[in-house]
Amino acid sequence: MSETSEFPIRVRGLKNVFGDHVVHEGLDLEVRKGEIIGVVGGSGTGKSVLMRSIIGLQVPAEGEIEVLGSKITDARDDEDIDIRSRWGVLFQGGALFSTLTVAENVEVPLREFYPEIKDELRHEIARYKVLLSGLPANATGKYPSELSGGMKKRAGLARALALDPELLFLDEPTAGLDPIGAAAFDQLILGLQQTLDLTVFLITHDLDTLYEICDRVAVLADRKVIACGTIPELLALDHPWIQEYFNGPRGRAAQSAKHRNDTRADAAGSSAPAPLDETAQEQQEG
Ligand SMILES: Nc1ncnc2c1ncn2[C@@H]1O[C@H](COP(=O)(O)OP(=O)(O)OP(=O)(O)O)[C@@H](O)[C@H]1O
Repeated sequence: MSETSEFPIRVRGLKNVFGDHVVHEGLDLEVRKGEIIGVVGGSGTGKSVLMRSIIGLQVPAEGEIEVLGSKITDARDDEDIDIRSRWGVLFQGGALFSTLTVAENVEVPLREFYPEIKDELRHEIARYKVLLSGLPANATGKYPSELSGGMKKRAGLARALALDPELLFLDEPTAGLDPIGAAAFDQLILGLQQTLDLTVFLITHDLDTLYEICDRVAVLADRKVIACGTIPELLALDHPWIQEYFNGPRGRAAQSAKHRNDTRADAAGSSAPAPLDETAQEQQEG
């Protein structure tokens, strides 16, 4: 199998079926190295099923999926394990283990993939990932029930980053966050993507996220990716769903907000938001 440096994710001719419900048919997608690709589409168009197929949790009826040069669709067990350690996933809602602290949650993949790591080092790595995700140090010992929604997302992100992944999969990361918390989370993802040189596959309904941090957007409709490009490229297309999505009232508001932010950032000489202290973070991410 070829090591695909330019396209770490390649999907060709994907078909997914549940009973007589065909979710995907003839779906193709190529994700470029180092990009943040937003994946959008109406509810039930199969965004999560696509993500699950790419990470090997959903066996497709037809098609070929290549991730980091390995065919997920026929990976051997040993190869599968190697590949799984090269990506991190933030599922909808964070999917944290409720009986484990934040640090223990982050340690789960470390224990699974690197059982030989000594306890002290594992604790240190977990602590570093928690801080990297913008949580205060004292969050390490907290249980998920003690965290706000935004903090849970950050804890889930810390776990997704535990193994220093090359690919990061995010399923609706800003869903349920207030606009300020969502904007802070967008900037966190953008900062991490740039610092850690990540390729990010990001499912979202959040138009602000698309405008603020996505390099390209893939649109799912009619069981496949009907278009993939920058937002200006998509806006030039005549498809009714794309036009309504990006040119509807919410799409126009997000476009104006992006324009305002860019203008402000130009004036201030930087687009980086000020770091939040813990109290502000809890208040903002409620
Ligand atoms: N395990 C499953 N068994 C049966 N049907 C499923 C299963 N998983 C997903 N589906 C169906 O596949 C379709 C696509 O689901 P998916 O969750 O990928 O949609 P989505 O685009 O992510 O939606 P949303 O934006 O609402 O999260 C839906 O009709 C869903 O009911």
